[in-house]
Amino acid sequence: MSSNFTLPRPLRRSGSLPPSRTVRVVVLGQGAVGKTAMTVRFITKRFIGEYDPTLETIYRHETSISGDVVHFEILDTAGQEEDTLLIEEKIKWGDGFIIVYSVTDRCSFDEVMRLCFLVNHIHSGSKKGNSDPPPMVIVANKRDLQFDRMVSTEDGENLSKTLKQPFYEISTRDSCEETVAVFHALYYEMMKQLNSSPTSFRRRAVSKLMEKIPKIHSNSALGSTGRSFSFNSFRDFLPE
Ligand SMILES: Nc1nc2c(ncn2[C@@H]2O[C@H](COP(=O)(O)OP(=O)(O)OP(=O)(O)O)[C@@H](O)[C@H]2O)c(=O)[nH]1
Repeated sequence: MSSNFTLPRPLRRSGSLPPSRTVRVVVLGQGAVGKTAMTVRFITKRFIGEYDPTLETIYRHETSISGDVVHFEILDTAGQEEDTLLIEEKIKWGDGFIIVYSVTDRCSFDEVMRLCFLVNHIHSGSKKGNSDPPPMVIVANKRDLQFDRMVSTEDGENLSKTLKQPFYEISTRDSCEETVAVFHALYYEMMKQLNSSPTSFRRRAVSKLMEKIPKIHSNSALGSTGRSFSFNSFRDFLPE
């Protein structure tokens, strides 16, 4: 997030200019690591304390980043996904990826490597002439639960060095700013890649599977502090 970051041209959808920049983000990770809590924190600033295993949802949220109008489409995946073909479809849909583990859950940490390879593998097979791995950020969540910690910060940093991906250790519960920083960092990663490889964001047509996933729109007003939501809980959203 350097201050001399150059803003690229808007993302292109198969050659035609969209009215503004739309980025598709897929949030991946094992169950209960905080994927939904992070996503909802980002778009509503609120923290969800309860746990309800996710039914997959695409959250649409418009915000401003460094003067850019950015339309986020965020797919909050279900951590219990078993079907490889389904997960492949979702990974193909994404422009960028947030891979989350919980510092209190060693298995979720071990899963990061597999998910990272899966994303790289699927995207390297679907893009011609572009060998860059897709933009990705690794997130260690639940830093506030120090007494239950099973994964050290050093372990996370070493993994991120091995995978050559940016790393953030955060507490979605304690810090909205840290959560927002993750999504912004991913956006900057996307823009960096777009500058160096303009063809990397050519998208395929949306598959039938992706069309079936419920969509939720936030009502944020651009340029506001992000507190303009008219609902009290993310459950007040009704899927389309
Ligand atoms: N203490 C603490 N709890 C958190 C944090 N982030 C999420 N949680 C809690 O962890 C639980 C699981 O969070 P979810 O966001 O539902 O997890 P998920 O990864 O979406 O889970 P699946 O839907 O099963 O994939 C919830 O009770 C959250 O309140 C955090 O930073 N700190």
